[in-house]
Amino acid sequence: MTNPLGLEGFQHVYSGKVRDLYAPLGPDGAPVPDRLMLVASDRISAYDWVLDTPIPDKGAVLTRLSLWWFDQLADLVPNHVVSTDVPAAVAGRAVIVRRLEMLKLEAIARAYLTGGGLEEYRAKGSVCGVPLPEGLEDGSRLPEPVFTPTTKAPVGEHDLPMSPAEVEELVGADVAAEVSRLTRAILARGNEIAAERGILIADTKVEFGRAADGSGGLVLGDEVLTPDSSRFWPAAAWQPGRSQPSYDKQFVRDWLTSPESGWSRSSGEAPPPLPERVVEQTRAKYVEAYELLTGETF
Ligand SMILES: Nc1ncnc(-c2cnn(Cc3cccc(F)c3)c2)c1Cl
Repeated sequence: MTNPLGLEGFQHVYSGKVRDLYAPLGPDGAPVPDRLMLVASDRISAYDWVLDTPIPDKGAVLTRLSLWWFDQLADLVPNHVVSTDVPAAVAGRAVIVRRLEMLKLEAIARAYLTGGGLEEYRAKGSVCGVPLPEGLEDGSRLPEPVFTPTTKAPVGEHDLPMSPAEVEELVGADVAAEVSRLTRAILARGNEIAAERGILIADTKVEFGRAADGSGGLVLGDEVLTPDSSRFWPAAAWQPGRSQPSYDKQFVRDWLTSPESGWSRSSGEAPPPLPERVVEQTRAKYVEAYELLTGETF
């Protein structure tokens, strides 16, 4: 794939649904060994589709939010952030990071039960081998965050739940315990801060790596506590026993499932472009979440 953004001095490494990864090139034209650039696009995904219509400033808002969280969490865990000195084409929505050897697992913690975790609970009364109290419903708050890791499935396949034993087999008992402790602590800290500001973070996915030279401990990579890596719910609308509205994606979901869109999920067809008002409403929710959480003006 050629360099989609035409970023001089960077080699395109990988494109996710809504983010892209680049390797900075050194003066000799070879990739700088221990650096990467993470670029957040304005793309939005819904119902497992990447929509045609971008949400202006989404990439910039989520990048600034993630950087703010890394700072809030710096006493808990070191992170991979190096600088925001990036090319003009991606200014404000890209970060230069230390290249890590990423653990091959999605470190997920849940403070509220929903989605895949709820399905597993309904089937087994537990999630990822952790027994939970009886009588929990969709959206129930858990007594404390639960670590529910999954595999990092290849593109197009589904991530699979991992038992504690499988995590230990993959990374060893000590690292497994540390990943669990840190992931739960990150979500707990996130909810301490967010709940005061009207946002519930139901669950979150973080990624850890180790420095390439093997020195030091775990480093928090990727993005942290954004509405793309986590479920954000408006606290005022929280009502266990039903599906909770999404803080940021509800306008998109409601329009796509309304008769006005002319689309149906079961059709297997790509969703139609979003109307301007839905784009604007969604942009406003990202800006609102950022400003509520950080106290800063976007
Ligand atoms: N510091 C790091 N060192 C090595 N690898 C990574 C890494 C690889 N993949 N991802 C997920 C991802 C982040 C952004 C854009 C994408 F397309 C994919 C993160 C990181 Cl963050």
